[in-house]
Parts: sequence; C-alpha cells; structure tokens
Amino acid sequence: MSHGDPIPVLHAEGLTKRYGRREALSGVDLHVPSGRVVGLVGPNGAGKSTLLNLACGLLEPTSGSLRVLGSRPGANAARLARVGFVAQNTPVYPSFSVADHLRMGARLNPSWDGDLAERRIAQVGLKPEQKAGRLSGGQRAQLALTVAAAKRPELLIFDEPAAALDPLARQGFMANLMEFVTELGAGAVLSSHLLGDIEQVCDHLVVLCGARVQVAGEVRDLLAGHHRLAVPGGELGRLPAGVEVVRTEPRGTIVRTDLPASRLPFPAEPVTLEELVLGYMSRADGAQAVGATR
Ligand SMILES: Nc1ncnc2c1ncn2[C@@H]1O[C@H](COP(=O)(O)OP(=O)(O)OP(=O)(O)O)[C@@H](O)[C@H]1O
Repeated sequence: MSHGDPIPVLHAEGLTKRYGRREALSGVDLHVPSGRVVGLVGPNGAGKSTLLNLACGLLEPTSGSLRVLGSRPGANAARLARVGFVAQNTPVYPSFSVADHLRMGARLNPSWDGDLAERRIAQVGLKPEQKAGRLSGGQRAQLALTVAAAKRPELLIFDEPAAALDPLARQGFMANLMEFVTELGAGAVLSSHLLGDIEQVCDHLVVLCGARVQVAGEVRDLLAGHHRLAVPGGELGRLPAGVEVVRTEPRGTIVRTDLPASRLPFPAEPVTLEELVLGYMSRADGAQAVGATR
C-alpha cells in the first residue's frame, strides 16, 4: 500500500484461527480497499463466521494479524463503536420491545443516531411497543439492522443477514442495507450463501473454502478475468502461459487470465458470478478430497 492510500476495510496477513486442533482459518492473506461492499462466500464450515467474528473483535487470532479500518479489531471501546455487527440469525432480546432496543442502543453508544433509528423503524412498519420475541424473522432482521446502523458505524458487518427471510422480505432487507450503507457512507462486509444477493449489492468478492481464501477481488475485474473455454479433449497443454485452469467441467474449462478473450486459442464465453464461485468451491473441494486420500 503506498503512502496516502485510503485506509483499507480489511487487511489480513497470515491470519490463522484454531479451535483446539481444528484450523478454521489457515494463513489467510487478504486486502480489501476502502469503501467497498464485500461479499464473503463459501461452503458450510469454510471459516466465514470465524473471519467476521475476528473482524468485530469477538475472537482473537491464534496467529497472524488482522486490521479492520486500519486498527486491531476491538482494541478499545472507540474501535468497537466504528463497527456495527449483525450476527447470524439476527439475535434480539425476546422480552424487550422495539423501543427498549432503541433505548438500550442509545445508552450503549455515544454516537447513537436516535432520529435515524426511529425513522427507519417507522419506515419498515415496526411499532415501538412490539415485543422483539413476537416479531417475524424479517422484522427481527430489520430491527437488528436498524440497531447496528444507528451506531453510525464506519463499517457494517453481517453474518448471513437474510438467510431466514422469504424472497420478498430479503429483497426489502437488502435494499434497506444498501440505503444504510449509502446514508452512513459506510463500508460493509456480508457473508451469504445467496449468490444472487451478493451479485446485487457487492462490488468486492472473497471466496473462502477450507479455511483459505481461494480468490478475492473486485467483482467487475473477476468477471472480466475469467472465461469458459471450449478446449478439445487432451489440448489443455496448448493454453498459453498466464492462463490458470480453475475447473474443467462438461460445459467447458473455467480459466483465469489477464489476456483478452481474443488472444485465447479456444472459443471463450463469459462466466457468471455463480459459475465463478462454484468453480473455485469445487476446485477446493476436489483438492481437499485428494488431500484426504493421501
Ligand atoms: N467455537 C467453535 N469451537 C470449535 N470449532 C468451531 C467453533 N466455531 C467454528 N468451529 C469450526 O471451525 C470451522 C469454521 O466454522 P465457521 O462457523 O467459521 O464456518 P462458516 O463458513 O461460517 O460456516 P456456515 O456457512 O455453516 O455458517 C468449522 O469446521 C467449525 O466446525
């Protein structure tokens, strides 16, 4: 990073987290530039929640380093206030009302924006006197999102925020999330299994599998740098230097390269974000299966 660059959202070097003997993150290097909406995808058990919990200071690395907005996460209360976190299943306090949640937020957060909180609660149709335990999954998610955003954080972190929501509620939730990001001028990191959501809102992608980052970068650059090639049987060896095979499938070979499609020796088609992610996920899965038989 050159001097004077804006502070990156995330910067990890050799980041490792073990739970006992299980390595949930294994020497992760990652650099996400400032002001991005980052999608974190990967299969179950990939290490996504672990990375997000480290990023908001709920866990400490076993080794290596992680900086969030330029600082060690959770180093002190001021650092914690810069990050808003919505954990998996959007937890709320069931016996507290919506208004209680806002009062508690105001008590705990010096930069609490009460106007923003009340305006958003009304906009999404929540009543202050409703008990959180009686809200639907979608309403609970909206409450948790409002509480996280009213802290006016510089970064919002969401662990599978919309997993339990029906498609319509999910669409509304994702739209609200983006409105907050714009209104707060904040960055955001969200993990999701729903690639459609990621495609809709994220401009940076991180694919995590088997405790390692498989690929990361700006969505636009990743899509431009991957192609599906129709390679005739046995001719993979004709690929020029600088073309990396991600995955060979019946429909073609997914490759990564900086070369333009016109310079490739076989007919090339663009790939979708879903094909790209699945390509890396199945490659990592295959590598693990091979490793396991050794
Ligand atoms: N508290 C814990 N104690 C022991 N092992 C854990 C703990 N939390 C996570 N793990 C293990 O670490 C690995 C990564 O888990 P993590 O929850 O970070 O994955 P994930 O990508 O968020 O998965 P999912 O998509 O299912 O939520 C898994 O093998 C999991 O079993």
